[in-house]
Amino acid sequence: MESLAGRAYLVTGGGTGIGAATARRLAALGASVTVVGRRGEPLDAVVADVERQGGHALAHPADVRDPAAVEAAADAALARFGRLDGLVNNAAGNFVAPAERLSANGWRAVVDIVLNGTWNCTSAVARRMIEAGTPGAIVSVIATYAWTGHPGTVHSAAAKAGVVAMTRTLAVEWARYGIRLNCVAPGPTETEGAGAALWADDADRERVLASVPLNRFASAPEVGDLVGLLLSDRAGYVTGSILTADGGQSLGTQIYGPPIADAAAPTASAQ
Ligand SMILES: CCCCC/C=C/C(=O)SCCNC(=O)CCNC(=O)[C@H](O)C(C)(C)COP(=O)(O)OP(=O)(O)OC[C@H]1O[C@@H](n2cnc3c(N)ncnc32)[C@H](O)[C@@H]1OP(=O)(O)O
Ligand SMILES: NC(=O)C1=CN([C@@H]2O[C@H](COP(=O)(O)OP(=O)(O)OC[C@H]3O[C@@H](n4cnc5c(N)ncnc54)[C@H](OP(=O)(O)O)[C@@H]3O)[C@@H](O)[C@H]2O)C=CC1
Repeated sequence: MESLAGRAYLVTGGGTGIGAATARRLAALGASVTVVGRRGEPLDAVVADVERQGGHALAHPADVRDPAAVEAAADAALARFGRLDGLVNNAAGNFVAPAERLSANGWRAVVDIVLNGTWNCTSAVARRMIEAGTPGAIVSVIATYAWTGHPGTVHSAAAKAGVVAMTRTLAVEWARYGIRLNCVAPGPTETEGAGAALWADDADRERVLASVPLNRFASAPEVGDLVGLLLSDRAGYVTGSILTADGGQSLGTQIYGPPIADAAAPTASAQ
């Protein structure tokens, strides 16, 4: 199993869903974690949880859209743990809206969080790592619609595609500093945020499920495991890559096989 003992990471959106599961996973692997998000309460709950397990964590409320707030979060992480070995860009905003009815402000809100927020955090953390001469890794949580597209979420799809381009560009540019950058692209994952934003009723849930060949949602901890793997030295030769964990969803619909949501089909388990 990979170890992150003695390392320190910043995790955005670390108070809920995939971010909270990732923070717990990194702490379980021995890392210190600074969790960032707008609301203090969920961050405090994750810190309490990590500390109960004997780990080290810090809550730092900040909006990733605000470069000064992000700089302060990176400074707080360094001051508390004495080092920064990387970052998980997980914070996101999303909602379903037909593109022709999406307001300028709605576009801006999502693109600012997902693309500009990712840049603000990547830049703040990487500059400190470069200055300290610390190699490390950055993982951004994206979505497969960064390359497939996805009607109804043009803001998020465009922003996640920008994160992929940022990742690939910086993977080459910062390789000389020993900084690796990769993405994880989860498929539909059972979280409160995504449930509220994307599959609020049973019919939508069923439609999403029917699009996944493995016929289940991902769990937040199994996505967190993959983030931990990409941060670890086991992935030391992996950079500029996307690790897709979507139950086969992005491979598209089949024409000749049985329906994916066939009631007789066994449901794949999470293990
Ligand atoms: C199929 C599987 C693949 C799934 C891949 C990806 C999944 C995810 O990304 S899940 C993550 C879901 N989590 C969240 O979205 C949590 C955080 N969300 C938010 O903070 C809000 O939803 C936010 C994105 C809207 C941002 O909040 P805030 O900055 O406070 O923005 P406002 O509430 O002021 O709204 C700004 C702007 O956006 C318009 N808007 C908001 N919701 C909707 C909506 N449902 N439909 C249409 N428009 C919406 C809002 O009206 C504002 O615009 P104006 O009215 O023009 O000012
Ligand atoms: N769940 C899914 O099906 C999928 C999710 N993803 C991606 O996984 C990641 C996590 O999503 P998920 O866990 O499902 O959803 P959540 O809604 O639980 O996570 C989003 C997190 O981002 C934080 N956040 C939102 N806006 C900001 C901001 N401006 N500044 C700082 N933090 C912010 C939220 O905290 P707060 O509101 O307190 O700021 C929250 O903790 C996202 O990048 C998402 O796009 C990708 C594919 C599928």
